[in-house]
Formats: sequence, structure tokens, C-alpha cells
Amino acid sequence: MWLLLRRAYPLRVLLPLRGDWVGRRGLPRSLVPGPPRRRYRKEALPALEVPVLPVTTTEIRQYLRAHGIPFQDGHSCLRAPSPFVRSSELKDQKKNGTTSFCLFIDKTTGHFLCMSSLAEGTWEDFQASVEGRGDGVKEAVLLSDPPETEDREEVRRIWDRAIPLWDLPDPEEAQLARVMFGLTKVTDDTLRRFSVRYLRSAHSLVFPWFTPGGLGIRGLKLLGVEGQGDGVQYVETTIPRPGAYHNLFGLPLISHRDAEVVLTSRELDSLALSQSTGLPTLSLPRGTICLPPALLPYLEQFRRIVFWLGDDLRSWEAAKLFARKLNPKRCSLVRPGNQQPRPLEALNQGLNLSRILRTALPAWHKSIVSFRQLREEVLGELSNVEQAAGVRWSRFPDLNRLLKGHRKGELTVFTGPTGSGKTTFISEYALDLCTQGVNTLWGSFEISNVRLARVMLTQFAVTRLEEQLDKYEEWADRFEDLPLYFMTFHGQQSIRSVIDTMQHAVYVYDVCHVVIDNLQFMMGHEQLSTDRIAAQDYIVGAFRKFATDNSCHVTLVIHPRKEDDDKELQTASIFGSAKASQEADNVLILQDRKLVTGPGKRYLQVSKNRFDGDVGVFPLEFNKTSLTFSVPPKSKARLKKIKDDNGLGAKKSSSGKRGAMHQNSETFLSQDPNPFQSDTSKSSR
Ligand SMILES: Nc1ncnc2c1ncn2[C@@H]1O[C@H](COP(=O)(O)OP(=O)(O)OP(=O)(O)O)[C@@H](O)[C@H]1O
Repeated sequence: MWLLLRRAYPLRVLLPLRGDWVGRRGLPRSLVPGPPRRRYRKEALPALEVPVLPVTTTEIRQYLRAHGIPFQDGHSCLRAPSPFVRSSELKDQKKNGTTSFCLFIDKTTGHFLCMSSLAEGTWEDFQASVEGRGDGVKEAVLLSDPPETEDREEVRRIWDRAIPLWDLPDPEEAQLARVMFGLTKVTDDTLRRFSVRYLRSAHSLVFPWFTPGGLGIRGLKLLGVEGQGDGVQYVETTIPRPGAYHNLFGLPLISHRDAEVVLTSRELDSLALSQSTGLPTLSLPRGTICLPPALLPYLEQFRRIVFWLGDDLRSWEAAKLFARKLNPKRCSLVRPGNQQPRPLEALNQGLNLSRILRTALPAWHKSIVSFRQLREEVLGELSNVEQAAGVRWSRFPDLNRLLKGHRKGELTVFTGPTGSGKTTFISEYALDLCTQGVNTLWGSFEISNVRLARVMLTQFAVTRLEEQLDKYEEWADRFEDLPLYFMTFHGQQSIRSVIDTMQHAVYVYDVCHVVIDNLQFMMGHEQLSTDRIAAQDYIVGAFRKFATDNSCHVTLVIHPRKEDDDKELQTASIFGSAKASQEADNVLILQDRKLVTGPGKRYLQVSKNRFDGDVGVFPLEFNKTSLTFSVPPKSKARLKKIKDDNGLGAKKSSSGKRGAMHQNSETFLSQDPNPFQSDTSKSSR
């Protein structure tokens, strides 16, 4: 197929995000009116601010009762009559017999949405309006932001230019488009029901986002195709930008009587599913990346929700996380596997989609499970060994060789001497994952978010932006679309408020990696060293529990204890008791002493790896211009797998406790008093 496409379209057409013919969103310049536009935003960073005391469901219930507001308990929301519906609309609702309980209050955050007026706001906004503290402007203030004029115009312009596939004047072009998107078995009728169009100038499908009630168009998603090696990959562009694109594609086709729905991660899959099963189906706006709570009210009506997100382990993990938000008791999951590809592929392979749906497994597990309930999950891991090892770094191949990947639910402890570049390194390590779709929350207590974002943006662009300010907007736009969030804390914080913020981020933004820089900022002002050690143990325990309970990776920066200047750091050099290294799944040490052959040279030592036991060390070279660390191409010192880090590991394995430290049977170097000595003969590369 790729050859066919190559012949039909010049390469630059197939690579819509590159070249000078594209506008800011990757749309052809002809569709982007006027000179380059700048966006002025109040908040440049997606900073996370959480009320000091997050509200609980019990408090919401008590408040509603105390104010005489009737409510119904739903799966993820409480439903109540909306104070934001005008009296005329209320009369209409009564006449039509439609329910007046159209206000949905999120049980976890208190955030509300009025389905009738589309007013939305925080729990505090709601209280203010109930108590008449809204200064008479409540509706104007609370009504959800209309799309920016600029976006509205762009949406309208594209939508008007796009045409149904069957209206394309050249049948060959229509056929090619169908082949390109795998739509040869999807009928015109299906495309018509879902109002899918085609934009010839960008060779993209256009999926509309209609306002509830179907009166207007609120946004859209363009799906193009890009060449990648011998294959192709789909490229999505949304208007508005991904963070504000909350379209549940297929919603206008859902009747309020539908009690079941199948959720997919792509519009194309929903087309295939609907056509071959006739079941109600919706696709999530950003696939497996997130399920924004703003969408939960639209899913409240369903008694049963089946997730069929894709054919890989990542889709399976995302489905399990999303099911938690929707109440796992009503959710079932289609397990990825050879015989269960994603819906569009299943349709194209002539499989029976209804039969696959019947194999969906309940998402809900009791606290005690039998192997029978786990066997499918174990099979999933065994048949996707590479994916089970986690997301691989693109900039740090040696880290992949040792740790194999970045996995959900783990705790990584990272240490290194003062001023050695811990923040700089961990910033790039997290950015690398974030650019691959790992939703990341940063807690930077020492340096300001602006400074941190500046470092990250430089690393992202891999260039010194100070000298190329004309490129700033372009890079900043791309950076802004990363699933990256920052806590607004600075200086000393209580562990409780930090954990609450993390919990909020997991729920609202599906964050699956939290970086805490650094733990010392949660330890209060205890003077006595015994108090400090106890405080640290408590905090490490809290992060450990958080990581496990939320399937979220936590990377914790901890300062080392004061050591002699000429000593290498070891696992035991981490400040405090042995708790941090015992609880951690991975221990990383940034070493900057000995064998320093040039300025900026550092070594990264993996001294604990619970996943498969491989530990070792590799060099990092600092590039002062781009603030990046990279493996020097012709370095003599190469990755070395080492047996032990002189202490804790040996103790632990002899105690026979859980943990895969040092269990790997690969040929290790014998215990080396100086692990950094270059030894190319034993290089693993
Ligand atoms: N390998 C390196 N060589 C030279 N300079 C570096 C290197 N790594 C980082 N730097 C620079 O050193 C400064 C301090 O780096 P950074 O804040 O990352 O260190 P840190 O270990 O986190 O410090 P702290 O111990 O105070 O938390 C920054 O200006 C950074 O650009």
C-alpha cells in the first residue's frame, strides 16, 4: 500500500507536519489565514492547582442535603437539578417529560456540568452560585468558554471545504483515500451517519465535533497519513488543540435510551464497530492517552461500557485505568490479542466483531482473585514481552539495555552529588518519555517552573533558543501540546498536599509519571537527625503506596548523605535509612567523580533494578548548548553491567526477600572496585 501511496502523492504531501508548506497546526498554509499568529495566554504552563482541601463525595452530599437540593447517585457523578437552566427552558423540559436533573457533579473533584446550558465550573463556583455569591454574573462567568474566534473560523473554513468521500469528482482519488485509511469495507452509509468528510487539499479525513443538540460545529479532527519506513502511520490534528478537544465522536447518534456502549480509541474503529454490530459506539478524543473527567457526564447513562481500545498492552492498561474512573463494575474490556485486533482491522479481516465483543472480560476484580481471573492478564504480558517492559527511552539506549523500559506503578529513586546535574538529567529523562505519550506531572520544589520549563524547552528543541527567538513560537506551540503538567508548589510542602495533587492529576489528566524534585522539600524543619530519617521513611512509604495504588510511576530525587569527596556514591549513600532503596524498584545514581576525562562528563549508574536485575553504568556527556546528556558516540567507556554496588544489594539478596537485584545470570564483570574503568572488551553494545 505504501508504494501505491508514494506513487499517488509526492512525499511532502504524505508528510504534512514537515516542510514549509504547512501552517502551525500542520494544515496547509492556504488554510491558515494571515501572518503567523501569536497566542497570548494568561497561563503559559499547564500548572496544577488543587484546592487546599480537596472535596470528598460525602461533603458534596452533605452540602446538597443541607441546602435542600435533591440529588441522584450515579456512577461517577451526582445528578441534581441545575440552577443554570433558564425558567423558560425548565418549562420546556417539563413539557417534554425530560428530566430536570441535568446538573452533573463529579464525585471526585466536585467539578460540575449543566447538560442543558453547558455551564461548567468548580465546586467552589457551584457553592458560590447556590449561596448567591455569584455577583449576578454567574452564567456569563460559568458558561463554558466558547471556542476562540480564530479556532471557530478555522473549523468553519475546513468543514465547508471538506466533502463526503463519495462526492469526490475523481473515483480513483476516492478509492485511494479509502485504501489509505483502511476504509474499503466501510460503506458510504456509515460515513454519512457519522458525518465524515474528506479534505482534498490535506488528503485528510475530517471528523466533526458537534455541539450537543447538533446545532453547530465546535471543533474537528483531521486524520492524515505519514510515511514511516516501509509502512504508514496516522497523524491527528485537532482544533481546538488536544488539551481542549473533548469530542466523544459518535455522540449525536446515541439515544438517551441506550444502556450499553462500546468505547474505542479511534474514530475509524467506531465506524467499523457501528457498521458491523449496530451497537452504540463512541471514540475517545485522544485515544489511549487520557479520559478527561469532563466527558464522564456523557457516559453516566450507560449501565454497561465495553472498552475495545486496540491490540496492544498499552491499550489494555489504559482501559483498566479508565474503567476505574467510570466505576469498574459496569466496565468490560476486550483483551488485545492475535484473534482480537482493533475493530477496523477485525472488519477488514472478515472477523465477527460481535463475537469478539462477547469475549470482553469484566474490569472489576475483588480484593482476592483466583488465577482464573488473572490468567488472561498473564497471557497478555507473556505475549507482549517487549511492551510489558514499558516505554523505551529514545535518547538513552543504555538505560533501555539496563532497565528495559519505564513501567507503570514503579518507584525510581534518583540521587547524585549536589550540583552534579540531577535536575537537568531527570528533566531530559522525563521529557523523553513525555514526548512518547507518557503523561507527566512535575513537582519542582527547588527551581521555579519557568526555569524548569526553559531547560525542558531547550532540551526539547535540542538547541539554544536564546539565539533563535524567531523559532520560539514554533517550538513553544509543539511543547504546549505535550501531556506535561507542573505543580505550582515552591519550597517546603506537606506530603499530604503533594499526594493530594498527584491524586488529582491522575484522575483529571491520567498522569502516569510523577517526578518529585526533591524529597527534602517535604521533610519539614525537623532538626534532629532521627526525626529527619523517620520523616523520610514515612514520605518514601507514601510515594511507594501511591505508585502501586495508582499504577503511576514515581521518580523521586533524593540528596545523598555527606560522604568523603573521594568516594563514589552507592545505594547506601542515599540520605536516611535503607528504606528508600528497599522500597524503590529502581535506583539511579548520577556519578560525577573519578574518570572524569573531560568537562561535563558524568556517569549514570543503575544500582538496583527489580524488573530483571540488570545493573550497570554508562557514560553521559553534557552538551551545554542544548542542556542535554547523550551517550558519547566514540567514548571508550561503554555500558558495563556490574555485579553489585558494594553493599545493600548483597545484603538484600542474601535475606531472600523479594526483588530481582543482581539475580540476572548474564555474564557480569567480577566485582570491580572501580566500576567506571573503561572496559570496551566487556561492552554490551
Ligand atoms: N554534566 C554537567 N556539566 C556541567 N554543567 C552541568 C552538567 N549538568 C548540569 N550542569 C549545569 O549545572 C547547573 C546545576 O545543575 P542541576 O540544577 O541540574 O544540578 P542538581 O544536581 O539538580 O543540583 P542540586 O544538588 O542543587 O539539586 C546547571 O546550570 C546545569 O546546566
